[in-house]
Amino acid sequence: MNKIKTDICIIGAGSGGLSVAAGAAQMGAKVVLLEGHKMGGDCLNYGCVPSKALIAAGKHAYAMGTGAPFGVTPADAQVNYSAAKDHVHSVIATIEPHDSQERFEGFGIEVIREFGEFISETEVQAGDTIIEARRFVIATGSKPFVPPISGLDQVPYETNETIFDLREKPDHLLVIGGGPIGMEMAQAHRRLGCEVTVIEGAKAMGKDDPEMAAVVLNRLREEGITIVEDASAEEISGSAGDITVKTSNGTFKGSHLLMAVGRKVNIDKLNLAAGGIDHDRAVKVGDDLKSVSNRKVYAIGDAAGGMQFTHLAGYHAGIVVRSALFGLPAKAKTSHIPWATYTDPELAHVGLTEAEAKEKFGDKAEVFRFPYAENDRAVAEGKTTGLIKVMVHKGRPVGASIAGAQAGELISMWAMAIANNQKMSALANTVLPYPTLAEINKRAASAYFTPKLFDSPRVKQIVGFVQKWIP
Ligand SMILES: Cc1cc2nc3c(=O)[nH]c(=O)nc-3n(C[C@H](O)[C@H](O)[C@H](O)COP(=O)(O)OP(=O)(O)OC[C@H]3O[C@@H](n4cnc5c(N)ncnc54)[C@H](O)[C@@H]3O)c2cc1C
Ligand SMILES: NC(=O)c1ccc[n+]([C@@H]2O[C@H](COP(=O)([O-])OP(=O)(O)OC[C@H]3O[C@@H](n4cnc5c(N)ncnc54)[C@H](O)[C@@H]3O)[C@@H](O)[C@H]2O)c1
Repeated sequence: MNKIKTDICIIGAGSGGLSVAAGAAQMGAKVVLLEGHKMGGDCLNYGCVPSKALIAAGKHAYAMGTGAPFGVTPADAQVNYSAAKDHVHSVIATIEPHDSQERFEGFGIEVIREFGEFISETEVQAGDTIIEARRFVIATGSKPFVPPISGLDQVPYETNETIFDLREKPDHLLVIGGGPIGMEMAQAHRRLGCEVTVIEGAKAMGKDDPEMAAVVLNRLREEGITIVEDASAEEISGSAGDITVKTSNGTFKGSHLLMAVGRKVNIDKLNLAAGGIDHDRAVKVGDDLKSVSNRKVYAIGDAAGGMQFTHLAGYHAGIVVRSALFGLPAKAKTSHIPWATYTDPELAHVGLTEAEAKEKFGDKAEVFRFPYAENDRAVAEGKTTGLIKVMVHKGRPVGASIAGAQAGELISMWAMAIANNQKMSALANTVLPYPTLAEINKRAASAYFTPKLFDSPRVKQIVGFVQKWIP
C-alpha cells in the first residue's frame, strides 16, 4: 500500500473537482485528485457538452425546413442520426484536452485514476494508495436516478449516460420526465426526425415560472412533440423497438425510451460513515460547504445536494479555494445563480421568480415585462416569440426570467446586476448597441422608470416650472 500526505485531496475530476484542483495547485497547495471514471465528469462526457452539441445538430435540421418567411425554399433535412452523434463525439474530443489527466499533472497535481473511499476521518483509499489530507473535497457529482417502476428492469432504456452513444435513430422516442434533460433531448430528437412523446408526472419544466415555461412548451408542441402532463409512469413493458408505458393519464407506445426523471448523488462508493460524514441524499453541508459533522471535508457541486449546474460547481470551487487555502470565511449563496434550459426558445432565470418575489415582498414587489415582439432585432430575425419579466424591490432587481431566443446569453446582465446588488438605474443607464436582442433587458429596465417619469404630476410640474425660466 502506498501512502501520500497532501494538503488537499479532491474526490472526483468533474466540473467542480477540476476547478478546485487547478486553482489550489496553481496557488501552491499540494493536491491529489482522484477520478474513478472519465476525466471531465458528467458535463463533458454525458451532460452539458454532448447535449448542446446534439441540440446544435437539431437546429441545423430545423433551419432547413423553416426558411419560407425569409424567401428561402424549405427543404426536408436528410438527417444521418449516426453522423449527428459523430458531431457530438467530435465536440467532446475537442474539449477533452482541457480536462485531461496530462493537463492537470502539468499543474503539479497527482492524479490517481481510482474511486476513492474514506477509511477514517483524515484518510481516503484509492486503489492501493492511502491519501492522508488536511482537507478533502467531495466532488463526486450525480448519476441518473432510475425509479423502481414496474417492468423497467425488463426493457431496454437509455439515460444521459447512454443516449449520446445510441447510433440507430429512434422512430419514436418516449421520454419519461419533463425537466431540462427531458425537454432538451425531446426537441433535439424531434428536429432530427424522430416522433417524440414526453411523459411527465407533474408539470413539464415544473421548476420554472409557469408563464415562461408555457412559451417554450407551446413551441415544442407546435413542432410536433406530444407532451403529456400529470402522467406518472407506472408500468413499462415491451422489448427493443416496441415499448409501452402505462401512466396515470393514458398509455403510450414508442420504439425507444429515455429515462430523465432526476438525479442520484454519487455517495454510495465513498463510505461516508468511515469519514464521520453525515448525509441524506447528498452530503450534509453548511453555507460554508463544509460537512456538518467533519469540518475537514467539503462537498461541492451536485454532491452538495442543491442546484445542479456546472457553473454552480465552479462557483463552489472558488469558495473552497478561498476557505481551504487562505482560511477566509466564505459562504455559498444561491440568490444570484442563474440557469438556462437550451430548448428553442431558451428559458433562463436568475433570482426570485414572480411568485417568490410576491411571497417575500408582498405589494412592494414590482414586476415589469417586455415582449420580444417589440424588439427590432427579434422582428428582423423572425424570433418574436417570448418575453422578459423582471422582479424589482426598492429600485433593485431581485429576479429576472427570460423565455425567448438567446435567453441564456441575455440573462447575464441580470445575473451581474443581482450578484452586485445594482440598482435598476445601472441597467437603464447602460447604452447597448442597436439592434440587439439585449435591448430587451434595457427596455425592461426602462419600463420600471417610465411611469415614474412620464406619469408623474410632480415631474410635469418641475418641467413646466423650468421651461418658464430658462431662456
Ligand atoms: C444531460 C445533462 C445536461 C446538462 N446540461 C447542463 C447545462 O447545459 N448547463 C449546466 O450548467 N449544467 C448542466 N448539467 C448539469 C451538470 O452536468 C452538473 O451539474 C455538473 O457536471 C456537476 O459537476 P460536479 O463536479 O458536481 O460533478 P461531475 O462533473 O459529474 O463530476 C463528478 C466526477 O466524480 C467522479 N466520481 C464519482 N465518485 C467518485 C469516487 N468515489 N472517487 C473518485 N471519483 C468519483 C465521477 O466519475 C465524475 O467524473 C447537465 C447534466 C446532464 C445530465
Ligand atoms: N440546461 C441545463 O442547465 C441543464 C440541462 C439538463 C440537466 N440539467 C441539470 O440536471 C438536473 C436533472 O435534470 P432532469 O431533467 O433529469 O431532472 P428534473 O428533476 O429537473 O426533472 C425530472 C422530471 O421527471 C418527472 N418525473 C419523476 N418521476 C416520474 C415518473 N415516474 N413519471 C413521469 N415523470 C416523472 C418529475 O416530475 C420532473 O419534472 C436538473 O435539475 C439540472 O440541474 C441542467
